[in-house]
Amino acid sequence: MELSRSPIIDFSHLHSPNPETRAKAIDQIATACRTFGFFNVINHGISDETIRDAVDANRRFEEAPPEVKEALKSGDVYQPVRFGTVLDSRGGHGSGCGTFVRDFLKLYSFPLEDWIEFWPSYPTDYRSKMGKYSKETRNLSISLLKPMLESLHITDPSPLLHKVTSEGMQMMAVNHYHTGLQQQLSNSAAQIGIPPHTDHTLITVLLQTSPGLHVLDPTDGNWKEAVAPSEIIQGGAQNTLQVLVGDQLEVLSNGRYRGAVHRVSQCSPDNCSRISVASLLSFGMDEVVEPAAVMDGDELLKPLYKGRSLRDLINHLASGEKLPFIETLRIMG
Ligand SMILES: O=C(O)CCC(=O)C(=O)O
Ligand SMILES: [Fe+2]
Repeated sequence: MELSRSPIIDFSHLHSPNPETRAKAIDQIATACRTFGFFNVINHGISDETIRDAVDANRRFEEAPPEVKEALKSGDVYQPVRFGTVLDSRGGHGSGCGTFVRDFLKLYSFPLEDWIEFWPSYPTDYRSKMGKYSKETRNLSISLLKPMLESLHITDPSPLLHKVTSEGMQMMAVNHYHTGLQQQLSNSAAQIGIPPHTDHTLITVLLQTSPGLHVLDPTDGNWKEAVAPSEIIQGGAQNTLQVLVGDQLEVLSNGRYRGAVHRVSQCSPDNCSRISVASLLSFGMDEVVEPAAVMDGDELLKPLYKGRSLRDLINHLASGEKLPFIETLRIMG
């Protein structure tokens, strides 16, 4: 089943000289973020070639000699660059939980020059191809964040944006779902995929080599295919990217935008092997993220979330705690 009214945002409208076109695009973004925490983006300015190169670099990395992958292997969540086959059983987001397996490559990517030397050196053009994609998706994320903050009527968004652009974290997370994983599994109950979760980001820009991303539709509580192929063809897009609201934006918006609960639970013969590249934009590691000041008439809206940093989240994950991090932040009543 496809997401009802799967939202498609034409990024070029945000730069339209016509203020009405721009205002309408911002309104569409705000509606999508409030309703699903998710939208597709077309005409985003990232060329087909850059996208093809990013996919190609990761496809070839899959075929890297075992020692290349071995050198990057780590189960330590604090490592800035690591590769591994992950058994993931995060729970707490309603139906569809269980144990899921995937190959995973995490790359810290901002400032790029600080991290790129730790990235895979196989294939030889991995760093240049993924470096380009990483920079362009970071710019896209920031360009999307601006109208998002604008539509939230945050009292003073400039310092927030400055913090993100100067000190914000960016990570690339490459996921590879393939049938080879099934053979490695001693846990036969595990499925290929990623369990229901929200991202811990401000926003995530996602590239998929084939459909597979499911989003929980809050309007009826059912899982839906995030990308409605029929609508994307109508949009005339070549390389549609997906944008997900993460926990930090949910907190910053005091719950007016919702973090998208999403999963990948299929690896059918025709979509295996599937690769996704998530470009994850967050505040800096030690920045305490809390609801931004918003006036309701003369009064400040009451904060509904506790302030926490990305480091707090990583400590939460490392502790083995199964409760989703966002649920530890919500202030009840
Ligand atoms: O593979 C996908 O489409 C989703 C990946 C994802 O949710 C993530 O990396 O956080
Ligand atoms: Fe995700």
